[in-house]
Amino acid sequence: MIQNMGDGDVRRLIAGNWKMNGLEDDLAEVTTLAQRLETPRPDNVDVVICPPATLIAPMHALQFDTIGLGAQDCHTEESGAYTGDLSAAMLRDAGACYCIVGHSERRDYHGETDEVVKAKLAAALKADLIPILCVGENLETREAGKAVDTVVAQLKAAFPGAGKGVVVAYEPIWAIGTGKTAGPAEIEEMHAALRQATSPDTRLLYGGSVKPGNAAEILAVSNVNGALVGGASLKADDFEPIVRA
Ligand SMILES: O=C(CO)COP(=O)(O)O
Repeated sequence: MIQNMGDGDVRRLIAGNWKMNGLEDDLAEVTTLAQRLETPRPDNVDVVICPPATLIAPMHALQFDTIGLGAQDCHTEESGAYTGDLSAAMLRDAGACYCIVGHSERRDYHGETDEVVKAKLAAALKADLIPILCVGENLETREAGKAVDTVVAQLKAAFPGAGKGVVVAYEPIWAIGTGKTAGPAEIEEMHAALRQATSPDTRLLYGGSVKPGNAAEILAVSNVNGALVGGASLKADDFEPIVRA
């Protein structure tokens, strides 16, 4: 086993990324989750839901004690002529405390470069949002044996330095929504490299097909301080056991 560097000191975080899923009816799902997390209340883990932006304010209005809110993206600028976009300050205003930046779906479908991701991360910090910086390699890069170098380079291109409260999520692109996960040894190797490139108190999450059945094994890997969960965060029946794992 690679030496565990500081896992014990880092508060865990389980974040759900709803992506483009969720209508007002789905507030019932998150209410069920909040109620279930009340008893017994997991006190060593932060639970965050990142719903579509339209649901941040309605969820905030429900005033859950057990669930924090995050946005899935923000603009680099504070305001201006950017039709359809939302600034970090607006998301904060709506009730978000966290903001995902650099998700591979944004990098792929919206052409976000490392530079854009870096600017979004800075915008999130400026608005007092905790950024969740996503990094991850595609299958070709993994098969070429370049996963660690590629992901660490991605991280370094956007990470503003230790002590800024940034969360980092390692999400291998080939594991997202595919039912495949990286194996414990692959996750351990990557997270050891990310730990080296960040700091002992940076929260390092794993994401990519995390489910109730594999969460405990993944969360037991050295330097894994939590998970970023897509599909399995949409239902309280799936998300609750992941939080409790
Ligand atoms: O992209 C993800 C979370 O941001 C992972 O999604 P899945 O858990 O659906 O694979």
